Amino acid sequence: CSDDHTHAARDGHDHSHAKREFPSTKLAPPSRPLHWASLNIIHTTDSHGWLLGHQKTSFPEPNYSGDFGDFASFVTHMKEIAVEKDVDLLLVDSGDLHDGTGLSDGYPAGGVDAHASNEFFKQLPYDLLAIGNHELYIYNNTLDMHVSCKVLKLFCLQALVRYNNFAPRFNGRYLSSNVNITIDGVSRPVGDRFAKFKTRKGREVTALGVLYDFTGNDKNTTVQPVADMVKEAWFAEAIKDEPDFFLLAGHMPVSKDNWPLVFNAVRAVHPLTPILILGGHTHIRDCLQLDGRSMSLESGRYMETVGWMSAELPAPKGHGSASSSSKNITFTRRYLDPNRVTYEYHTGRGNFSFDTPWGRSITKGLENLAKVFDLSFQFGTAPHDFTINQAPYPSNDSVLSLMAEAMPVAFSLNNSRASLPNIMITNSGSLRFDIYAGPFTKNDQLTASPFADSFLYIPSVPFAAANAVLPALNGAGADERRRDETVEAELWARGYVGTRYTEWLEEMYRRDVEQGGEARHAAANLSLGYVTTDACPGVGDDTPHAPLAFNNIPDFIASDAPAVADDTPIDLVFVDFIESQLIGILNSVQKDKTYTTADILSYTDVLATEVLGIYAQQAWN
Ligand SMILES: Nc1ccn([C@@H]2O[C@H](COP(=O)(O)O)[C@@H](O)[C@H]2O)c(=O)n1
Repeated sequence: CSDDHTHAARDGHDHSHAKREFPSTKLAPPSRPLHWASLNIIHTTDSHGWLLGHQKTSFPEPNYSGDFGDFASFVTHMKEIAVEKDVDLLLVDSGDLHDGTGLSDGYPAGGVDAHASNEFFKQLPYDLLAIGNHELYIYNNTLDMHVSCKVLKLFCLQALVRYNNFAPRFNGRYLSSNVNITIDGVSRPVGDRFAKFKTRKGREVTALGVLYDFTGNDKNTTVQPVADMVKEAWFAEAIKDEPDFFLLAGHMPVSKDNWPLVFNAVRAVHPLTPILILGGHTHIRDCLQLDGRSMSLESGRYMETVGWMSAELPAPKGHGSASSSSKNITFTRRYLDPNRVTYEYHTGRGNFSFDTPWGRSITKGLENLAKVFDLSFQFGTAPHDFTINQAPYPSNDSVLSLMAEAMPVAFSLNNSRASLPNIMITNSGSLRFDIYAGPFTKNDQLTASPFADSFLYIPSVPFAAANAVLPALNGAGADERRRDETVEAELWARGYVGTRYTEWLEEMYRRDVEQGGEARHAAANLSLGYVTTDACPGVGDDTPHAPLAFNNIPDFIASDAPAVADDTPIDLVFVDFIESQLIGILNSVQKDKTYTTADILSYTDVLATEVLGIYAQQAWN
């Protein structure tokens, strides 16, 4: 029933779901069926707590409206199809489960970030998972992901009750090849370093879970540089025997990063063994092939993409295969929009036959969690959409401008310093999602600004110096040059990854404009969404779209500067996440004083997560 495939509403059997039966918006179905091969992979990455799907009705949001219950039903049906076709199907995740929505970050005081939302992740039959940098910003979050009783022994009982929850569920398949946690003075992998297992069809797999060279991790966690990891004895031992294929999952972008180090280390020992790489971190859809017997796939962010990879691998060793073949392997990849229309199309199901009891129970559980966390609490009504990249900055429609306006309002509450002149600076990367017109809820607040960062200040900074900090941070000095490469590399290592994502958005928009976009979209009836060009052959995006408008944004933003003389002492207020860069920059824009951390004080108890809500209560009611 074709109509059954073009609406994302549910069948309505369970009326308690009615509120969530969004969107009534019509969604275009995928352009063509997936290509199945002897080995197939469903890939998620950078989900950041987006397990209830995207709930707004303006495009592109409906494209991503499937929730994790829908995804669970999809996985169940796809596993059944794999059995019918008698092929392998693996489910892989590349990390960053924390920081992003009310489900992950809206927990009550005393809780652990993403602990509750990860309970749902644990219900999915993942074959392999890798740790992300967002699992490492806060020690307790890392601990919450930690390793099994096999390793912990004495700590185990306490850990089982309090923390020991994530890695053990996946029984050796939650990998942190180069990431350790220190407990009671002992440093040990957060998950496991590597895994060896057999697929349903008997293929032998050697798997790794690698994190890029991240340096913003909390104390008592360590990230070993990838270049050092590949020199480790355990690494050599792990890759020594030839499997049917290597499965390299990791929170590391497939382009312009260190996958070649891992790939080359494996290739040095196994010149022909298939290598399948599932990356993440830059939030983009991307694919490349490091050689003809390998493919690397990255599957976006925020459950806006479910990745698909297929590889026509020979039969498992010992089944008469020619595993030493040097011919290129036939690979395909596809970027799926996670919604019920997509899921039903690829599983051959309709609204009446798609939901599994298990999928429904996950949806119900997520909705209950949203209630427990009071995520629909309304701070006010957003008068119009505020976007990160669709609107210019500064402008009335920019989330960044909104934050710059909201900080002074939110921080003036019960603050004796509020009457003194100030400049307030934050990183634009802390703003993670657009705000849509209509009710502005606790969930919307946390999707827009999910990091519980605090605000600090340095008192009595001469205005001229304080006012020079923002342009210097943004690298737009007198000569208009970008920041030098050292600063850029440091920012990248600390997790400033926004540039790659915005470059990707910019490129798809620019390409489209060059091709005379608008008329084409109208003729093809395209809705807004991602338009991917990558380095792999064949069709990438599962559903064709027209790209969103794009505007460049700075890496750092600030409240309006006060109208005071250059030598007026003012408060230089800034988010704690940028403390080290800010001090460095402040010392570079003036030489009268060398500022140190001793000059820094706490400015307010209001956290970055709370700013927009406080503002909305005052300005949008
Ligand atoms: N406490 C924090 C932690 C991170 N950020 C921002 O997140 C960005 C990294 O996130 P990815 O999902 O891309 O790994 C980083 O650019 C920071 O801007 C933050 O603001 N506060």
